[in-house]
Amino acid sequence: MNWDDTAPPTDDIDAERLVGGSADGEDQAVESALRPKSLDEFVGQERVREQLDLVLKAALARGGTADHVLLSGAPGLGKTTLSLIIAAEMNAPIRITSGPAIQHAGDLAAILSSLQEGEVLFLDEIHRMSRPAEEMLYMAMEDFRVDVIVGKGPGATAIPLELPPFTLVGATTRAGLLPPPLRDRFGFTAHMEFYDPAELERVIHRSAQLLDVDIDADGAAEIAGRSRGTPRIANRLLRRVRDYAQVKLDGLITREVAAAALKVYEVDARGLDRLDRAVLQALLGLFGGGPVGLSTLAVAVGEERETVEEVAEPFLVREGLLARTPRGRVATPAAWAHLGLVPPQQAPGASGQRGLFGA
Ligand SMILES: Nc1ncnc2c1ncn2[C@@H]1O[C@H](COP(=O)(O)OP(=O)(O)OP(=O)(O)O)[C@@H](O)[C@H]1O
Repeated sequence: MNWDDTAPPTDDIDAERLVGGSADGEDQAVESALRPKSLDEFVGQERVREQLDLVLKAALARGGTADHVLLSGAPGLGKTTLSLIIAAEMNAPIRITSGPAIQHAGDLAAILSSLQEGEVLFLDEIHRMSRPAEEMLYMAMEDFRVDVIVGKGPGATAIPLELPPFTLVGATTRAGLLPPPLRDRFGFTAHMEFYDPAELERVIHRSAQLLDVDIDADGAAEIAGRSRGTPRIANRLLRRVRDYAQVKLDGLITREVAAAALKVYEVDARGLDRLDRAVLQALLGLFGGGPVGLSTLAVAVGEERETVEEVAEPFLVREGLLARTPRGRVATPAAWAHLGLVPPQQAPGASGQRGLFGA
């Protein structure tokens, strides 16, 4: 059996997790109700908001369309929300599509040619567009024109098609994968950072109000601390805690209620879930803190290599719990502390013994 053939896409696994950044079905259903509708309502990302505010206000004052905008950052940080806000602030309609939906240049030509003047085109996962579509986009962004190729082979002719001015908002989780000619055609590029706990508390209070949920300041802080810097996760944890409070208690979410509810869902005080903890437990319990190779670690937790590498590790690395070194994965002292374990001491004078953190 080919190991890799059986691996489910890591995006799917991420969306199934309570602390995954990607949107699951329920998120998609409730997210539009929770989205801030203006830059003023958008929590955090101060620098991006301030710069974007200038770009949009200047375009409005000129009576033109705004420059193309590229938003990069991890899933769930608010890229789609910002694109809707850009359209709202510009009083412009918005068309939403994604890179994987545009596999042929013709798909893109059809969308571009039906845009209205000033319309915002939101292209999610722009790094996953096909190459011919990408090349068509270069000209569309720069000259508001595309060449539609009619026919095949030596008889093929390019028919130029004028486009109305529009604003492209591209979103990507992998800015590094964008070819430079595409990146350079954006007039404004914003990198979205993870949110700090105070900002997430504001997101949670705002969402609680919209969902008509009673929560106190400590309850919001408890959820914020477990939300991995991501508003989508904060909103999702809030909904799960709300369910618990409704079923088991009188409804008010306090710190104790939030902690008890998230214990049921196996999201710990730092936002790690079962998969994250399994990786750490294997690393510490079976391999003395490492270094250990990724494949070995994956077998030890009964997961695919890709799942450990792409789903669990980024957060563990970001939290300073795990380090990727040339010799393999290594637990940091914080990992031992988080699991309440004491790192084994290197035996005095034991030459040749592997150092725990020295790789
Ligand atoms: N700054 C913010 N203030 C308040 N809520 C936010 C903010 N950013 C995101 N959210 C909320 O988080 C959820 C996810 O946001 P959004 O869909 O915009 O993320 P995204 O970056 O586009 O994710 P993906 O990369 O998966 O498409 C939405 O419900 C939105 O309301």
